[in-house]
Amino acid sequence: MRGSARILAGVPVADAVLREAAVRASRLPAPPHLVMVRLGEDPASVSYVRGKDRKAREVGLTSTVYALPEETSQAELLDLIARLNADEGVNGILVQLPLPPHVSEQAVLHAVDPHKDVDGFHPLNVGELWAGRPSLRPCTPAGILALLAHYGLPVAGQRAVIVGRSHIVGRPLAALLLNADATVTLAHSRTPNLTAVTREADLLCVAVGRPHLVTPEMVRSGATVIDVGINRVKPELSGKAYLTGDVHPDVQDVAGAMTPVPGGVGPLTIAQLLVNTVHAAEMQAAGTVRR
Ligand SMILES: NC(=O)C1=CN([C@@H]2O[C@H](COP(=O)(O)OP(=O)(O)OC[C@H]3O[C@@H](n4cnc5c(N)ncnc54)[C@H](OP(=O)(O)O)[C@@H]3O)[C@@H](O)[C@H]2O)C=CC1
Ligand SMILES: Nc1nc(=O)c2c([nH]1)NC[C@@H]1CN(c3ccc(C(=O)N[C@@H](CCC(=O)O)C(=O)O)cc3)C=[N+]21
Repeated sequence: MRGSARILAGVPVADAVLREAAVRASRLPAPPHLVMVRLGEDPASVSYVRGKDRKAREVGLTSTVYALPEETSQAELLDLIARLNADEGVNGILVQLPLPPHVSEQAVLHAVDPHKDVDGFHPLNVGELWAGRPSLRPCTPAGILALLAHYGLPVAGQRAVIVGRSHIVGRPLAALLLNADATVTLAHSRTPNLTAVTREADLLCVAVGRPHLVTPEMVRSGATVIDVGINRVKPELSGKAYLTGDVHPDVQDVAGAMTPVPGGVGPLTIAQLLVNTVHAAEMQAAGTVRR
């Protein structure tokens, strides 16, 4: 039998988070409305947006997907966002990343009304997050905190190491863990002697996008390991493509607790997106948002 690590399954936690979101949604005058926009037909983006759309409906939200052609111009996209911003029937807006190269990610993330920014990617929300008073928290990092809380794993006082410094995972996760009183290190591709750094971690979070980058000797015995990576791997000889994380399965032999892939952080990302949509709708209904 492999490993002694406790497996931190995401699906039951996501279900609990979603039940609460459904109750809150039902108390609002109208179902919260999430609008998702994607450009092109990248299979991963198509599948993620479909998953979010399906969950949103399950929970009793209204969900609209704009599947626009890859060649949609930046001006056309910004025009759509402006209309969604102005539409009082829209509570949350998500533009699926990555965007095609002819569209500036920064321009798009800037354009979304910060009060409808359910990804938490607008610079105003990023600033509030780093100032320690987040409102709409980025979904994957917030999902990771929900997972840790659900399993009773401590954050305050822990030495947390995050591998990966992206704007959608690593950086906002660092901010949330810091806000929760962890001592945080952010490692990346230019970090020398990564193993020495990761071995320091009580809480090791990996968001790189390289299958099995983290091996057992990089992990302190008993550490909690959060595997954010989602890699689609095609076996060389034969067989079907499958999903695997950034953490080698043998890490289960040394870690105290570890998230699976799939079925770990991913479902929580979706759940938190819907929580954010409900939260945005609540703020808009309460008139705490003046536009
Ligand atoms: N489960 C979920 O809900 C989600 C999963 N993901 C998955 O998480 C993974 C990461 O995504 P994302 O954050 O967008 O990734 P990005 O590609 O934007 O960033 C990757 C980061 O990893 C760093 N890196 C790359 N190679 C190494 C290395 N050898 N050693 C140390 N650091 C390295 C890069 O460093 P540098 O900055 O120096 O280039 C960069 O900071 C992907 O597999 C993605 O699919 C993403 C979002 C949500
Ligand atoms: N504006 C924007 N917001 C995002 O939040 C965003 C984005 N763009 N671009 C891409 C990344 C990636 N991401 C995931 C969401 C769900 C799963 C998920 O549900 N994963 C399942 C498996 C899914 C499968 O089978 O493919 C699991 O881990 O169990 C994964 C990854 C959100 N992202």
